Amino acid sequence: FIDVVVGVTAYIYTLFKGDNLLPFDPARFEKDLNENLYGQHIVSKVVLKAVSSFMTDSNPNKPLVLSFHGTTGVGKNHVAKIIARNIYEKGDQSSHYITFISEHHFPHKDMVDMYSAQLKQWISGNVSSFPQSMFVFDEMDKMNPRLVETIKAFLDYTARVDGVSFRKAIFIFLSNAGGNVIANLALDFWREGKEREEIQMNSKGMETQIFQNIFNDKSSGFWHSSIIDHHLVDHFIPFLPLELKHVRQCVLAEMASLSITVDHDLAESVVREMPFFPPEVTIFSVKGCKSVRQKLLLYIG
Ligand SMILES: Nc1ncnc2c1ncn2[C@@H]1O[C@H](COP(=O)(O)OP(=O)(O)OP(=O)(O)O)[C@@H](O)[C@H]1O
Repeated sequence: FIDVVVGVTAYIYTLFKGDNLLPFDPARFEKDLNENLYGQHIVSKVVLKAVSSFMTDSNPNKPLVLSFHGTTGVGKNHVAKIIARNIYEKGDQSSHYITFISEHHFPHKDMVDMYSAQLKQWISGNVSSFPQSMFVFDEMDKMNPRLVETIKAFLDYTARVDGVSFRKAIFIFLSNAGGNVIANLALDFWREGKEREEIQMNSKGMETQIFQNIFNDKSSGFWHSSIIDHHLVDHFIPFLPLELKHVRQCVLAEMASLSITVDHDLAESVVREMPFFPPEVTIFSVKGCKSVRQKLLLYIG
């Protein structure tokens, strides 16, 4: 009954608030990624292809399931929002774009049964009223294995739970798992004098390395689950560590979004405040573009 109430409420909300799908335009999506995502050529390519083919398929056989991996501040949440603004009229403000953060939404181990029931109801209710709902699970590696199993029920090819079909839904998992493997690989390429753009999904067995790294992490709930065994994730997507020039682009983008006149000297000062690694050569940003906005605000405040 609660599912129906959630469903009907969401449907009425959609009708009145104009919270609907945008007509999907692969060219617009590509342009958005090219202009607003810095230094992530693998991500751009895989996400563009995966989301475009899914959104233009009138009858997908399973939900789209993507798993984003990388160290902090390299654009995982940012890409989820870019996807949302190309799918929904209201972008990441849409009621169909639903984010869960493990340690925020499911903090207590002894309440896992209740969380599991709520999560199930929440996903079913939303998808039954709006099949193209998008669910983003942040800190997926910190998720309780029981909750991962709950999510798993929705990802399968059978794609029907309690009479609701989930084939048009999108699930995105975000985690830092595998981030160090990816960062070390980028560092190896740099040390060998190779171009960043030469790094590909299969470079030095990257996908396998990420996979092993997250699979061997005994503390990670996600990777003990059968999501991996059942091949329910369509793509594991590596986010590379960002270089100084990418952080500079982030600062300039923040200036534009704050409507500040572009000031390259100021941008340089902000970039130089950020920590880089390895310490002797300062090539990659430790925190990606995270807290760039706050640093900029300190300068102009
Ligand atoms: N590759 C990028 N291109 C453009 N902007 C970026 C990129 N990476 C990060 N940013 C900017 O930095 C902010 C923080 O990044 P984001 O929240 O996406 O990081 P994250 O990878 O999800 O980090 P965490 O693992 O800590 O959650 C974004 O809102 C965006 O403005």
